[in-house]
Amino acid sequence: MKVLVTDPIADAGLERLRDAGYEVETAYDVEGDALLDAVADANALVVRSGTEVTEEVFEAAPNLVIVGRAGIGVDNIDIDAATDHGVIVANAPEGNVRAAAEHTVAMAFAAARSIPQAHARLKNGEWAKSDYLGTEVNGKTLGVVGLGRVGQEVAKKLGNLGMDLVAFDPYISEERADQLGAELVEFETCLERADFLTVHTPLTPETEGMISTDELETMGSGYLVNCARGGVVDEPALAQAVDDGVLDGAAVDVFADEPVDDDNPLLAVDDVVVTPHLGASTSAAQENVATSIADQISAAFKEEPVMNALNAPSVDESAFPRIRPYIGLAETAGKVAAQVFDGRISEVQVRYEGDIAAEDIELVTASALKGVFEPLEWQVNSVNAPRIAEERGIEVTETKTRQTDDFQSLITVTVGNDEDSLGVCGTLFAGDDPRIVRIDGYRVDAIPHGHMLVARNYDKPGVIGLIGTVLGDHDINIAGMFNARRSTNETNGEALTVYNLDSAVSDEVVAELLADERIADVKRITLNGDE
Ligand SMILES: NC(=O)c1ccc[n+]([C@@H]2O[C@H](COP(=O)([O-])OP(=O)(O)OC[C@H]3O[C@@H](n4cnc5c(N)ncnc54)[C@H](O)[C@@H]3O)[C@@H](O)[C@H]2O)c1
Ligand SMILES: O=C(O)[C@H](O)COP(=O)(O)O
Repeated sequence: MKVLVTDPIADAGLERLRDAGYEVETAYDVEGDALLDAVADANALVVRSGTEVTEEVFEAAPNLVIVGRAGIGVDNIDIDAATDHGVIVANAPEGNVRAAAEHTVAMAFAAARSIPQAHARLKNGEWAKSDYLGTEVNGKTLGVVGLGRVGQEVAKKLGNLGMDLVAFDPYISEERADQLGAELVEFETCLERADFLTVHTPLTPETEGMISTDELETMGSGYLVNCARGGVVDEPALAQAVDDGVLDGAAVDVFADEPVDDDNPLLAVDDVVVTPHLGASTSAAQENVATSIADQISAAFKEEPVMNALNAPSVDESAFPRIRPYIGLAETAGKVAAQVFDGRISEVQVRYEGDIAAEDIELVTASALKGVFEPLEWQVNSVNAPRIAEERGIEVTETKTRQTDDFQSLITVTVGNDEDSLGVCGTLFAGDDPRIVRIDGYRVDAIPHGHMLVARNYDKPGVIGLIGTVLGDHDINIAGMFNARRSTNETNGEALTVYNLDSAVSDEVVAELLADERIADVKRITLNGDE
């Protein structure tokens, strides 16, 4: 497996990937065609904020399994395109929170005490003591826009330094804000009351430009700190507001276009303190995020849950061992159902009975959908299967019951449309040995593996012999067989026979079987060897 790393990450992360046996290629700062070339044979891509991961990148990388963001912000990654291409996007949302919060506090002080400006002048031989009269944070109000991980950490730190806290975050609970001693307020109130306003939202269509001329005028005075994302604060408007004295100063670590151009208006205003996106740049933070991403890449390669996947069903690590065998079982049941069903599939129902019904089954359902869609030759995996269902108007339902008659756990995948449907039930014997135990209501006991044949035949003497002879004539060995009547007492009715075969069945064999009027239908099923 090859991991391409296009932004610098800590050695600890690179080493962890190499120790896991992966080929690691670093190609820092590649862009355009060079990036498309570099990613062509990559199975994983590791980025920070410096690489734009666009739809084109996914198109150029047919073997890509995961994009790992060694950090928090994923606004540089087209997650929709990733999902369409079945690629997991995962970030490291915790490893640099403290670093980002500390940098925010440092930037607030830098602006309030004009540290960089005074520093530069002193280095230049000027003792400009009387030019600087700073502002204390103690007793002032901090307004936090976006009270998530970093916002909360900043609130704690500056709260401990004597600031009153107000916050605007429509998605956070009053309880959480209370615990931090912060008052949740409306956006406008937050702007009005803040002496220091600090921004900690992601960049989204909703937050882009959320602080511009009007909002800065509502603040009226004080300091604005943006260590979240460029684009949330309108840069020309902020530069103007500080230059005009509407604000006392600002501190900015992140910019709409990075690296910034020389003519960025924020660079021209003396009371705007700037750093080149350094919030996460501590050795501890970099080690944390790089090793977290390395671990998640390993998990993705091993088809284990990816802890911080943003576009794939995730499973609690402790629950995964219980769910793992059902993932393959659901996929198999889905594959069998899709291959035995005649007709267009517009509905998929996944029913969980018994112990499995108590688990978090989001990933299992995604695998069932993968199984249903794969025989239709759609490019599918459990990342994009739910999206494919949605886009194609296929209704997906999940039902659960803890009760089950015969099995400890049973998964039924039913595919159908308005007119017809067909269900396939699977279970695990001895905890991990998969069995198909019902097909379209017939009780069977089939080992789902390799090449299979499902025949519907009239329950008449000689039919099974005939099928055996035709297969034998074509040199197809029968590895196993199970014959079932719809009801045990019914004679001369319809029966269903499942064959495990050592090789594939050709069209010619199917035609030969169907030529006998006692055989109503024959379906070929192909499963992977390991199912
Ligand atoms: N400068 C750096 O180097 C650096 C380092 C780390 C994080 N960051 C950035 O900081 C930001 C916050 O990171 P985080 O880990 O705290 O993220 P988070 O997801 O934990 O928190 C973001 C918060 O913003 C809130 N939010 C979303 N939309 C909002 C809106 N319209 N108005 C108000 N609040 C809104 C969310 O509810 C959430 O509570 C991200 O943009 C991240 O990329 C920058
Ligand atoms: O979102 C983040 O994690 C920070 O902005 C850090 O970005 P970086 O990894 O490019 O420094």
